[in-house]
Amino acid sequence: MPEKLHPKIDNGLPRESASFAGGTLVCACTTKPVKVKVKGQIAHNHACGCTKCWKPDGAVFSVVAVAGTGDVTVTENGDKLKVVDPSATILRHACTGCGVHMHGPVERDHPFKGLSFIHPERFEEDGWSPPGFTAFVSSIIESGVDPKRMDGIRGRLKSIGLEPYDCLNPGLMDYMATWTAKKSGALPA
Ligand SMILES: N[C@@H](CCC(=O)N[C@@H](CS)C(=O)NCC(=O)O)C(=O)O
Ligand SMILES: [Zn+2]
Ligand SMILES: [Zn+2]
Repeated sequence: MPEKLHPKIDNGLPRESASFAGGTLVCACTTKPVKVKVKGQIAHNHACGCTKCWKPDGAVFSVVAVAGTGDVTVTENGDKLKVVDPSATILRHACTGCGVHMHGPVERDHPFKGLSFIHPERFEEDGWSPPGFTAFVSSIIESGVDPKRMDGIRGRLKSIGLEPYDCLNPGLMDYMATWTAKKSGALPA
């Protein structure tokens, strides 16, 4: 039995549709669900093993992507949302009814400022860009995963095509370092 990691990656990755132009994220409440509209295709979709990102019941990883904060609008029952940790970089807005994180803008001076983190599995629509790598893999141990399972889990992620990294993937690490170098003056702005 391969390791079960997340319902959207265990049985093959979801398919991207060229016609996907955004959609509506819905929380798990059966009454008065929170709805969030996202305009356009999502970017940098990935699996994340950190303890802070929302995961569905039983999942080892979250699936999380970004959209421009300006393209993310709470349209229904936004009064149910509460920021999980106001001191975090990602201001994760969780539904107080069901716990699902509905959007997470970055507002402070940071390479990801202006982006909002969302969980595409909550889209009512199919066609969003599938996850392309796995971030913060070692962090799953912090949630109680037995370290002895790590070789199996990394192997399974590779076989699915979601290369495992213990921080972010090289593209995003370089992007953040470039931002920092331009800010310090080490590189021309
Ligand atoms: N080992 C830590 C890593 C947490 C972490 O750094 N998460 C990343 C990936 S989502 C991050 O960018 N966090 C920013 C934040 O939580 O605001 C944990 O699992 O809690
Ligand atoms: Zn809810
Ligand atoms: Zn995370």
